Amino acid sequence: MNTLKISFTVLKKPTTYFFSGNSVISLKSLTPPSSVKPASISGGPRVYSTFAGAGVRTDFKVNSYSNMAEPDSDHKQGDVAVKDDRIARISSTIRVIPDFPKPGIMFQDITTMLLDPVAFKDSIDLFVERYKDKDISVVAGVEARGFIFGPPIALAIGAKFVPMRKPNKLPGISFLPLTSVTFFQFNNSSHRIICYVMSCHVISGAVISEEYSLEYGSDIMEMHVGAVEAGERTLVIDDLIATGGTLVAAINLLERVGANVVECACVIELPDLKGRDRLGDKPLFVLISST
Ligand SMILES: O=P(O)(O)OC[C@H]1O[C@H](OP(=O)(O)OP(=O)(O)O)[C@H](O)[C@@H]1O
Ligand SMILES: Nc1ncnc2[nH]cnc12
Repeated sequence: MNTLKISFTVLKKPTTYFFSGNSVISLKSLTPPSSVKPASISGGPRVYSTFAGAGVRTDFKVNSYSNMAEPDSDHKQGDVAVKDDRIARISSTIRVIPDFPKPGIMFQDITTMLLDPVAFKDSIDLFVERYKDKDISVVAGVEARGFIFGPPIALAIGAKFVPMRKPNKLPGISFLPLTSVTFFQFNNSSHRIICYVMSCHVISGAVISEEYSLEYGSDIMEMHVGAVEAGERTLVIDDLIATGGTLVAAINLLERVGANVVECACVIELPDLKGRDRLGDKPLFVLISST
């Protein structure tokens, strides 16, 4: 039996919340099922956890899903994977933490899904099944949780993985003086600037940036120039779409270097925040829609 040690202190009373899948249920009205063991916190409250191999729970609300993604329907809007037994298990392993990281935010925590190898593998398989024959050469994953789902998908479909990172994380040592001298000596003035910029990108690992807003703040995303070539068919992957600001920033970065963003894919969509609308006509595929 797997249990969870909870290391945060938001639960002030031992009987406040029971976390399970996408539901938060008051323990006052709930008797823990026999498969659930209390996780003890020394000197603190006792809370109960399921998931991580405890099996698919049926005693809580499972998200509702809309139309099934057609296997051959490239670029179909509004796609949510349904009619698949794997979705229920994936959904049941996602934990919701109220008021994290700010009051009022219901944080969808996929780390509990990672504790269940079956659910984690199922989520990867669902994406791979959708993208394996789509001629995708780039999987771009958004830091941090897009780094969890992106690489196994990229490996399975034979694509390269490109990290879309938080600011000042991508190495980008500048060789500007060297390249400057080289091209000033060997190029006439009309070509000088173009060659100069191109050489800096390749040699120094130059990055381009986009600022964006989130459900709970703002951030900057960066990408290495040269990681993606113009025209490459690209999939953008992240764990979750809320307001859509993150995916829009990723799309903008990729399109600035000429990539063809074929689709965005997430495990979870929060449809109330209407992030899908901000993507315009860019297709979005999700496994779970959480209202
Ligand atoms: O649709 P949006 O409103 O843009 O929000 C979605 C983004 O928010 C979360 O990441 P977060 O920025 O919290 O970063 P983290 O993964 O590094 O914690 C999530 O993993 C998405 O990347
Ligand atoms: N409610 C939420 N849960 C997890 N990640 C998020 N990113 C933005 N909103 C989020």
